[in-house]
Amino acid sequence: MIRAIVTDIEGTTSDIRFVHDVLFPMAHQRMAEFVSQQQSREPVRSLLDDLRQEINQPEASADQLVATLEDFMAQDRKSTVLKALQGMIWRDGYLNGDFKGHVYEDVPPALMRWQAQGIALGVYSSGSVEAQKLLFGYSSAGDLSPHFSAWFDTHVGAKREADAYRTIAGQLGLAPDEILFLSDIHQELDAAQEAGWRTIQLIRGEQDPLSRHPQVQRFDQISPENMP
Ligand SMILES: CSCCC(=O)C(=O)COP(=O)(O)O
Ligand SMILES: [Mg+2]
Repeated sequence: MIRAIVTDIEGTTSDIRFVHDVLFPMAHQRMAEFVSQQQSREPVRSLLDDLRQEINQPEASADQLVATLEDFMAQDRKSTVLKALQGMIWRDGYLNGDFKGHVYEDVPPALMRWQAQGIALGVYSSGSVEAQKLLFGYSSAGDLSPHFSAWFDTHVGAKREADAYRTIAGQLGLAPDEILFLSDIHQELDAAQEAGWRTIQLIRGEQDPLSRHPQVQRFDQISPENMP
């Protein structure tokens, strides 16, 4: 029996184009100024120290760190420090009303239905927990954040590593086969399956012939109560 559904964001609840055409360019545009203004203030000061450790350059200047962050953004590297800084930068955009978090129209009714069935809902994204809460809190469908009771980012590990899903299951206090993971990326679903989770792949765009997971196009095609 499914007791929790954990969902990815980009390509699953939300259009990849929102992340790549709105969020990422804003972070790219503002990163240098943001780091320069915030480098001596917490939590940015500690994050920059974490980045120095990550790249093994304890003496790196703020300018060198910005160059590293630019490289990470160009590679779409899921660095925990980069993701935390991006989340802080996006905050302004959401609070100023510059954009709303994109959510496919089939998502909110499904979240409500599953919640009414007593299923706990969680998010697992490479985006920081702050960025996740902003996207759902300031979404195109209003504040969806109250539907979720658990939020996970790369602090639990990378999304293509089975150990991350074992950690999440431990934190949820559930057996792995009681948790359903929704994602558009079959390598993430492979990792969740390796940890014993149930999986469903969202195909919002192109087909994925290499996938061996059940596939749906929309959240309203998912019936956790009927999972075999
Ligand atoms: C929380 S919205 C921003 C998503 C993000 O930064 C990202 O890298 C996409 O990660 P996901 O794991 O949701 O594919
Ligand atoms: Mg995704």
